[in-house]
Amino acid sequence: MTDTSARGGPEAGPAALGGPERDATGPGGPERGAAVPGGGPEGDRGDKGGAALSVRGLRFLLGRRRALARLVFWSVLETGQTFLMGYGTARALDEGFLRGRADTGLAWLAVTGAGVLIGAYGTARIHAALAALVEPLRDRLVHRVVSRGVRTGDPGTLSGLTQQVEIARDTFAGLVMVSRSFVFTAAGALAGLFALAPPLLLVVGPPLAAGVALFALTLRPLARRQEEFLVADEALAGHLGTVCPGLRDVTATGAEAQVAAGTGERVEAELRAARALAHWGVLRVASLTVGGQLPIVLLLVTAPWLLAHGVTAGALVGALAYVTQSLLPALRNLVHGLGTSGSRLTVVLRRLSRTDAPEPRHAPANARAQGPRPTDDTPAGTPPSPGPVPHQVPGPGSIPGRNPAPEAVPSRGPAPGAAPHRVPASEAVPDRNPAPEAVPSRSPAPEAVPGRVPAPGASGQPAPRSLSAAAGATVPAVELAGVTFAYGPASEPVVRGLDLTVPAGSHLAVVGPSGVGKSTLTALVAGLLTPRCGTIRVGGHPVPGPEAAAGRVLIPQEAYVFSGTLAENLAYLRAGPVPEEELRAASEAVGLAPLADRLGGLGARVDPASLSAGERQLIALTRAYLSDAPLALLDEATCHLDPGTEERAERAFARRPGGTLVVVAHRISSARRAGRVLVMDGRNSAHGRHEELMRTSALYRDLVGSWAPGPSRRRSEPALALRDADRVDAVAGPGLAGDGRHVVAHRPVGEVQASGDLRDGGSLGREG
Ligand SMILES: Nc1ncnc2c1ncn2[C@@H]1O[C@H](COP(=O)(O)OP(=O)(O)OP(=O)(O)O)[C@@H](O)[C@H]1O
Repeated sequence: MTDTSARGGPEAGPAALGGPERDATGPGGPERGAAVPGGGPEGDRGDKGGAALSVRGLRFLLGRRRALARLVFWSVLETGQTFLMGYGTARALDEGFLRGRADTGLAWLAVTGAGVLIGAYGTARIHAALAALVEPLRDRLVHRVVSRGVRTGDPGTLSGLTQQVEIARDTFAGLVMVSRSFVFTAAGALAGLFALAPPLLLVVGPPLAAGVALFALTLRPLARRQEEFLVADEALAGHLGTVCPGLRDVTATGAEAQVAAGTGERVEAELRAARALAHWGVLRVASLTVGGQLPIVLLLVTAPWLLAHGVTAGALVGALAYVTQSLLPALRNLVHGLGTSGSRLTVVLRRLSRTDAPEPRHAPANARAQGPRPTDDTPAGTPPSPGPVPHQVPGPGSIPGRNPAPEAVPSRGPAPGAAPHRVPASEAVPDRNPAPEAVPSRSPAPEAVPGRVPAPGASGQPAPRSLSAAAGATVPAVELAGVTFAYGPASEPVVRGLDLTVPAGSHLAVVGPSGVGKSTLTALVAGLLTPRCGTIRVGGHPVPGPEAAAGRVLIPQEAYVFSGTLAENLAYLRAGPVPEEELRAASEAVGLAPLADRLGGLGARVDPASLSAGERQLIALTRAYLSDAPLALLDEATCHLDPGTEERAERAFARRPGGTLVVVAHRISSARRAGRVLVMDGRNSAHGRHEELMRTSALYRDLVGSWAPGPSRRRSEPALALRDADRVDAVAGPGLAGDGRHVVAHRPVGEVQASGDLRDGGSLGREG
């Protein structure tokens, strides 16, 4: 839970301090809305809340008079120690050492030392008395928090809140100690100054009073600034905790600019809060200077006048001892302790009070307009974190047993920090994604305005909206020139000197044996990895770079679905609101519609853990389909779909006007659908049409055969090979591949049935 604000009713804290719950102001009462940065009416309500907190705190203290009396009693011993510190020193000088009576001087020093010992005993007893005051507060808070935890049945929240109770107790104890110490130390020192020589009070008293008054004046604004800073700090920490685990996917989905903007806002907010705090902090330092250091200067400056008015040298030294050894440290502790711990206690108490009025557990359907969207690493059912996070991208691995963490998926893209050539998202994309309108559309269908759904086509199929190509029709969607990449400086390159051009609007299938580097290639094109040498361009823009990032969407094998509505999941990669008809049309096109109906429509909430891997892939595919990126990189993103659903999804991507599709294929049918196929084989990668490669690439023939189930065989040793046959219409069933003139079977076939009808990229034929 990202708990960053101090909103909500403060009743738990004050009520806990002030007595029974009936004292509490109900939710929505005037005390709600404390600590809202920027002040205003909310801030005023926060002030009222703070006042109520003080009143109830006072009531709490008055209800524990015996503990207070014990505290006062033992504190008086501390006062005595302070008194003796200056007074004993003065007497030791005036009556002892300055008169040549060392024994008298030593006796006074011994008295002073005894005072220290007695004071130390008093301090020890103070801690026991303090427990009697603080523990009831803790018990009361724990009782309230646990009662609510039991009612709401949320153990996670409960554990977080009990931790905050401990913070409240410690902070409260610290506050009591600091304030008490200042009051009794000041009393001892002032009494000592008066006893030594009343004129000393005239010199020390006024600046001390002025310093304390200045501090008192800064207390409330400073506490509010401190609170705002804490809130901003926690907001940033919470945001980074969400974003950092998903950096790979932030880059993969081209959301660097949005995430960077969201993070930047939080950094700026924290900077503003820190500046405001620093400005008020200057006044705090001033109060310390006036109250604690100015008296020292005044004592020195007025020394001749004081000595002329009957103040002895010993009294002067005693006064300096009071100021430097007692008043200044006590004031410093008060200023730092009360300022910091006081606001922390206020924040914690208000936060504890929020359990009475839990935030809605789910974001509304139009969560985009209302702020941040939940992310994949947000536990199911967790409300979105507060603050504007326009484009958070799902982080991996959040759904136990469903969405595996990246490091759990071998040979996908590298885990964050694992890849030596990884591009930090912040470096990769400094700017926001360019607006789609800013670049010329490759398929300027008049009705196909980016972000709007055109009328369904005549075929009855929903016509996809037109995507903007990055730099016009003549610019290839992807260009690789001499690209070499290795995962480590001493490692063998996975990709060697690869040249590849993927024309805009085309469909490329990437195939190759396991571990040959297919995912690595998609990661390179997506800008997740940086080549050792060579250049990569997407839509004419260099990779990595903001324009290139905006121009592609990478859908990995692990599909990320977050707990939110289906509509929120689908519209996630779009910069603005997506009309419902467009969501429906995309669902229909990709093949999600039946699942959407089963789930209860676009507004239905999605529970990622209850979806199958294939269902999650369908959602992720539709989300990518709806994105503005012209280039879709599908890295085995359909591996959990049945062949029919896979075909429908791939064809939908291939039909996106202006869209280019690169698919890491895991089925022959997928490769057959593509206009071009890249066969990766280390140095000897081949690129061409399916039929061409069937003739020229033994590896491709082998792969095509191995995609079919059957008994093991030696590589490149087909069970049946008809080459340049006069007429072979039937191309392939499982275990068969070929075209009109070439058929290769990789397992024994009984009979090849001739037919001219090719379905599903060559699925016709007799299964042997
Ligand atoms: N983060 C990494 N660090 C080091 N080596 C890696 C990393 N990711 C992948 N590799 C290695 O790079 C090679 C290519 O991996 P890649 O995942 O690109 O292959 P692939 O062709 O996609 O495999 P598959 O078809 O099994 O998914 C493999 O040898 C793999 O072990």
